[in-house]
Amino acid sequence: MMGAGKTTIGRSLAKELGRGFIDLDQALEARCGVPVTVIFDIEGEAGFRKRETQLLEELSRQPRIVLATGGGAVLVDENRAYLKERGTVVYLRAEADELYRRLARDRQRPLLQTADPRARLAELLALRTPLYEEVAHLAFDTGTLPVLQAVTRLAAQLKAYEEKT
Ligand SMILES: Nc1ncnc2c1ncn2[C@@H]1O[C@H](COP(=O)(O)OP(=O)(O)OP(=O)(O)O)[C@@H](O)[C@H]1O
Ligand SMILES: O=C(O)C1=C[C@@H](O)[C@@H](O)[C@H](O)C1
Ligand SMILES: [Mg+2]
Repeated sequence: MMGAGKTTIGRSLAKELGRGFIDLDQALEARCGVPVTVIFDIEGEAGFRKRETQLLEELSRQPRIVLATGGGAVLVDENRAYLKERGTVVYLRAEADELYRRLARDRQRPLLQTADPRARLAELLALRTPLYEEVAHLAFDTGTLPVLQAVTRLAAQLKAYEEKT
């Protein structure tokens, strides 16, 4: 979900694991030459989702990377299939109030540019939770831990999971 820490934890996790890091939103911005907010303004959410799926299909083929998706990538069936088949998917869990605290001053999330972003976050989280749970191989609570501790713990859980499978 937006604000769960995919970009922040993902980048640090990649370092810890000695893997490359790709952030899908940032890769899309680099490819299009404009921020995500501008893609939403010009093409709407539907246009953004099409571009997101095309790039996810391409980038999820890369071996030995940590890939941070955008929070809404799970909405598209095709995306969930790419993620589930091509990698180990981690669902970074956080409560709606915590997500709001992290994002309250952020203007980079077009879906939260509403009169009541707190309610919008809670609504999106409720709609998406079943999809996050469906696609994930592992769920990880980000609630109280500082980022570096979260990364150490998550790296250990991933290692245990990958050894088991
Ligand atoms: N575990 C954490 N504890 C506290 N703050 C965090 C944590 N993870 C991320 N943050 C903060 O929350 C904000 C959003 O984090 P981040 O950009 O990594 O979220 P994201 O999951 O990538 O969101 P999006 O789906 O919109 O790309 C940042 O300011 C980041 O520093
Ligand atoms: O949760 C979402 O739908 C989004 C999250 C961001 O990562 C961006 O991909 C975009 O702002 C949409
Ligand atoms: Mg991100």
